[in-house]
Amino acid sequence: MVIAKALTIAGSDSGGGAGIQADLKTFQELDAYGMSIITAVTAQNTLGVHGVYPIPLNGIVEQIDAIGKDMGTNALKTGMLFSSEIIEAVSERIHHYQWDNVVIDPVMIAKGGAKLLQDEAVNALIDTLIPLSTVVTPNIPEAEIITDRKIKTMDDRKRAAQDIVRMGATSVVMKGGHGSEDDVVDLFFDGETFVEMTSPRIDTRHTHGTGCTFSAAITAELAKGVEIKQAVLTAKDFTRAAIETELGIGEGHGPTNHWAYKKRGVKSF
Ligand SMILES: Nc1ncnc2c1ncn2[C@@H]1O[C@H](COP(=O)(O)OP(=O)(O)O)[C@@H](O)[C@H]1O
Ligand SMILES: Cc1ncc(COP(=O)(O)OP(=O)(O)O)c(N)n1
Repeated sequence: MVIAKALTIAGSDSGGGAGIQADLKTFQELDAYGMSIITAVTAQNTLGVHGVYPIPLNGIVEQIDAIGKDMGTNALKTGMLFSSEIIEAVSERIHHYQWDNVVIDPVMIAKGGAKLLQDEAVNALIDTLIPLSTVVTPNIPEAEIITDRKIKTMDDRKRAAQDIVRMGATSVVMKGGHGSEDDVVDLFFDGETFVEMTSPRIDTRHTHGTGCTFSAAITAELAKGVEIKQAVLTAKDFTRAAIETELGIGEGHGPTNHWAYKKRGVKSF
């Protein structure tokens, strides 16, 4: 049996809806072998982020080397990286091990408003990590910060996606969850062609961790050898299934249902 190995380099969410926990659940459901490098621990639940505790840099590098020197990976994603020091060390190690299939989820602010990336770290993200990426998966507010553009229209989204490819990304998916239109449009751009991936907006407050789940699903598919556009379509389908089915956990923005995609049977998007 060929094992598809998938690695997440991200923060821990004690509530299990986002971060490392969402990533590993997604890898498992999509039949990839999950491995994790923890960059920070958050005290978090459905009501918000109550504390952020970055892991010392040498502890992060040791975790990466533990994987790099022995197990390797077929694909990886980054999530919460918190500081420019962490971004620079992670970028250097990805380069050192010549890992490809690199999914960069430029996590900046949790839905409740807590900062998961320091302001001064955006330049390090642009200079060191984006050039290593197979795909970058910003939501609209993150794309605005990365490109220093206001994004209102679909044309604005397209211009911002082009900017991110010019920064060195191979491709971009700009997620459309942050909006109020009847449909959610995730815009994929591979440097040549734009694809608008459209689905009905689900009316729910339980969308905690959707971005992490989406980027983890892309990573699992890339690890299995699926090409990038199909990996993104499957990730959208996986995330939509997870949002559609209420788990009813917690008093605030609850986690999505990572079991849903397999339970309902795989349906092509
Ligand atoms: N209410 C919703 N209905 C349907 N799909 C959604 C909804 N909210 C988010 N999504 C999907 O979840 C994925 C993650 O998007 P988004 O929530 O924008 O990311 P983030 O969590 O990084 O802000 C995308 O595929 C997006 O289309
Ligand atoms: C530890 C950790 N990492 C990332 C996030 C952000 O996750 P995201 O998928 O963008 O979902 P929301 O938090 O915005 O609902 C997080 N919260 N915690």
